[in-house]
Amino acid sequence: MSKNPFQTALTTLQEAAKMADVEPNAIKMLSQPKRIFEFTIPMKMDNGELEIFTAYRVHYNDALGQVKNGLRFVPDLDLDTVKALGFWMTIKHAVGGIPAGGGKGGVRVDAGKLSEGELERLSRAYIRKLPMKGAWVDIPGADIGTSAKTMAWMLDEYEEINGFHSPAAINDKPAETSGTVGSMEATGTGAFFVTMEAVRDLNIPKGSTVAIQGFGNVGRIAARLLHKEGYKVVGVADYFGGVYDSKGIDVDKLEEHALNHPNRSVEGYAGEKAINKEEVLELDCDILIPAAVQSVIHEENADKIKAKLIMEAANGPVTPGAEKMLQERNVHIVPDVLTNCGSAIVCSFERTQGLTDSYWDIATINSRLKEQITKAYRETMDTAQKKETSMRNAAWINALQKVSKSMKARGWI
Ligand SMILES: NC(=O)c1ccc[n+]([C@@H]2O[C@H](COP(=O)([O-])OP(=O)(O)OC[C@H]3O[C@@H](n4cnc5c(N)ncnc54)[C@H](O)[C@@H]3O)[C@@H](O)[C@H]2O)c1
Repeated sequence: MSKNPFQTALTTLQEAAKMADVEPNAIKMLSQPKRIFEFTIPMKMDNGELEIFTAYRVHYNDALGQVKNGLRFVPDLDLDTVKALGFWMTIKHAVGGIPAGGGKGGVRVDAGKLSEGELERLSRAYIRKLPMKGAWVDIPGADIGTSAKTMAWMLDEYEEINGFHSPAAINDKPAETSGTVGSMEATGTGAFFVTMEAVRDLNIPKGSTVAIQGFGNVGRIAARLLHKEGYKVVGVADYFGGVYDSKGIDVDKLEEHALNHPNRSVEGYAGEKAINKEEVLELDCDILIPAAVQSVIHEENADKIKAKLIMEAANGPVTPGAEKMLQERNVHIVPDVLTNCGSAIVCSFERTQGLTDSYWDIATINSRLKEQITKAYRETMDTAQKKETSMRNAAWINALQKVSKSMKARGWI
């Protein structure tokens, strides 16, 4: 398979199109982005030298609503990556029942090497130079290399340009600057709600065992909620190391340990035995949650996976070859576009709060997140059962049908 991320996305689209029964023109439209912006940002650095940065924004498809999603400030950003990510967001929004299209963008820059002042000037310049933006067109949010801080600068710049407040124009702002509470926890919380649905369908009772790879924003929150719900977290590992305990790990204590570790790692936590990031995947457990990086479950380790249920909290943790092997053993996989769409859902709540100037408490955020992500799970499961196919295929079928119906109604196809 091509290493070009956009070619990979198109291959996936062609495969999904075969099952989804949507008309060829829908696939033709979805094979190209609606708009691409590529521009340069010349900027005087602190040392007086002029640097010229390349910036992108892709509005991949906006049939379901204004585009939204992240900006990456990373040194290896290229247009094909941005196009591919915009495409994935189009699908994820459709799966999550989010009234938004898919967008992505960023700047080719090593954000870690910028001074605070340079980062602020670059963030503000990006928004100044972006041709189309705003709550009803395109809402940029944070991604790798950007954060709540950069998004607050962008919001401020946008409001200065326009001369009025517009809190719904930028996502992932700090809660105190008309952002939303719960955005940092949204993906882990959403993954927990989806897991609760899956365990009910598969009759995996409380007290069953869980292994988690990755203990960052997503894995840590999922571990905390599953532990609180009465599931036994027996193994956790991250990049630096991990721990196994057949009696169950006290996740509160593990969080405290990680907080005090120089790399925020679970490495060195006292349990039955130390394990590494590969061993955690092969533990004897009922539920496995890969919540770190892509392609960790592949053809070389798929036959060693013992879990009955894999919740894809990370993006693309199971390779297609491994998925085939796991399906033959009836291992149930809940795909990434569904399991980790919680942050996309809460981002859309952030926009709604900004548009209505009414800000919700965490209980409201979580109850609406639960309602929406559970509905997305049920829709996916219904399609999987009706079409006798996997949850991944079902999620794609539903997404392609939603987007193509809207394109049809709009007269695009
Ligand atoms: N944060 C979100 O809202 C969000 C939304 C959708 C998808 N995701 C995906 O979820 C995954 C985790 O995101 P996060 O926000 O928790 O990231 P994070 O940076 O907060 O944490 C990543 C964790 O994974 C571990 N890790 C890194 N490389 C590893 C490796 N090779 N093997 C094992 N462990 C490794 C790190 O040590 C850390 O514990 C990523 O794939 C991300 O793309 C995150």
